[in-house]
Amino acid sequence: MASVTESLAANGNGACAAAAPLDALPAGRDRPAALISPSILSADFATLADECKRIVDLGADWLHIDVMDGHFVPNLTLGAPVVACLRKHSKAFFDCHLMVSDPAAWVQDFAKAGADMFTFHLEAVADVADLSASSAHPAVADLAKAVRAAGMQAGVALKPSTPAELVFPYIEAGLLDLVLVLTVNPGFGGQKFMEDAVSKCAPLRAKFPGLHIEVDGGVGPSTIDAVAAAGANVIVAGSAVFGAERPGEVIATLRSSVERAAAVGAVQ
Ligand SMILES: O=C(CO)[C@@H](O)[C@H](O)COP(=O)(O)O
Ligand SMILES: [Co+2]
Repeated sequence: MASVTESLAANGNGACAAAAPLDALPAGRDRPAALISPSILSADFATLADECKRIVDLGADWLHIDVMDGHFVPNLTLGAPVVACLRKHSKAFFDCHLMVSDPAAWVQDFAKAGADMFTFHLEAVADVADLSASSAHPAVADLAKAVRAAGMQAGVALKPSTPAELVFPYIEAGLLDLVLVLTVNPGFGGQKFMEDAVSKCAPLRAKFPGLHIEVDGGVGPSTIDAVAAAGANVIVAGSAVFGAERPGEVIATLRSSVERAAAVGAVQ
């Protein structure tokens, strides 16, 4: 297989590179390439740099880094200093998922630390009751712009209970590179996949063919086909990858399911 650097270059997703414009995808492809982003939350934190290298060598495209502040979610993980340390040991694409109450406060620190994707929760920036499918909330739009201005790609994450339509205005305005659809309530690895939540990928894929749609939570060989059929192309898997006897085989299984669904063009 291609080296990570080659894969990232081929996918237009090298460190701090701007995402391909949504209208500039190669003809004949209706969605971006499959990208497998193992969550290092399930890795051995005592040997994190080695774990990152091992999983990239086994075929991971991105590394998913779950940042939890003990406030937005009832768990505490790691912050920008750890990302900066990992950056010294890895050229991989750092896909940072900020489960924090005040994501705007961390933009500069994560940019300096070497984060590539900065995905913040819509629910952390505005009250969901104040959001609409037809107009952008200034705080969300401003944060997405600040993330890009800091040199990172911008993503928005949705809890299982948050409707997909609330993110449409920011995609339509060209402010987002990725939407993360959570299929567990945020806070912990190893939870059960919520099948109902994955259905929100279909309207996103139908309306935005070139968007990175990431699914996160309870994804593994037994749930990937539903995720792929719904139209996701970026797959997060923590316990299924790091807990496996042969993580490389799990990564390959996840990728082939997404590629099969993309070839069929199915969105369910
Ligand atoms: O963001 C989260 C949970 O809040 C995820 O990234 C999980 O860490 C994924 O772990 P698994 O469900 O795949 O074990
Ligand atoms: Co995550």
